[in-house]
Amino acid sequence: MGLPASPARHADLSIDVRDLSLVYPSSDGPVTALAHVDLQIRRGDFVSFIGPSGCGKTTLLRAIADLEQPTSGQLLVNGVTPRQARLRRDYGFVFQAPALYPWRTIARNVELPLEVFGMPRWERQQRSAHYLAQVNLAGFERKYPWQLSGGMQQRASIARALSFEPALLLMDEPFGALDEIVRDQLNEQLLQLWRSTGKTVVFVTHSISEAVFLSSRIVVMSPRPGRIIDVIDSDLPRERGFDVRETPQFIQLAQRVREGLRQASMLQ
Ligand SMILES: Nc1ncnc2c1ncn2[C@@H]1O[C@H](COP(=O)(O)OP(=O)(O)OP(=O)(O)O)[C@@H](O)[C@H]1O
Repeated sequence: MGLPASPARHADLSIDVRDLSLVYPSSDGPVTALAHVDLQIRRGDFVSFIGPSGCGKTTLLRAIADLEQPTSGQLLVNGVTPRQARLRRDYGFVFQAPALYPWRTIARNVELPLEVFGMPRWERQQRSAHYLAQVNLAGFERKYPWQLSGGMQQRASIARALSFEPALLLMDEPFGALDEIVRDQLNEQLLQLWRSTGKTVVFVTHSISEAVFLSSRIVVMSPRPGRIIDVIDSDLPRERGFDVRETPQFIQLAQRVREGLRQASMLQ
């Protein structure tokens, strides 16, 4: 794949990864977590990374977030380096665990990044109320994290990532530790949020049905060394409910992902 043909096309890209490799030093010798990865993510896409444990999903997400440094290759986030994008606060990051401060109320946890940016108190409070309402946590502002369920805590951490209004949301298995019913609810809410805000979302998951239900593109990865083996564009309508899981298109997409994962496991 060549470089983008025109500046207009380049401007449509949220993330542009070219021939990216990342090698971790370790006591047992170097570990190639990513090898020659190429990936272009358009603005407004919902992209999932799926693959067996150790295929480099988290490493790729962390490289995009400037939390890991590539060994070689090129990586642009909104047209600038990951470091510049981080300094510009171009993205919010949601980790697997909610990582809320237990001594702060939910509202004050959401306000934390805004405090760091020096935003006035009234505006912080307005923002946290708005984004807590968006994740259906209105009325819980004064509670402490330990007074909320795991799913509610994770929703609060999504509100925190949204509070400074990034165009890009990076999510590392955010619902992995939750039971299936809560996970289904959060999937529906996240999809609604994506549709209403037009944000670009990059989402790491182990679940085929979660990846197919949520995504406009699914990136299937394979380990040793970590690389992309399939990129699947979804033809499901943006407006979708859980009944979509019974449709032939959904089942076909899930089969293609499953086939990719089967190949990935044979390559191990
Ligand atoms: N800090 C590190 N130092 C050395 N090796 C690492 C480090 N972090 C990750 N690795 C290795 O890099 C490879 C990719 O790891 P990564 O966590 O990105 O995979 P993953 O696909 O996200 O896995 P999982 O699904 O289990 O979370 C693995 O072989 C892992 O052991």
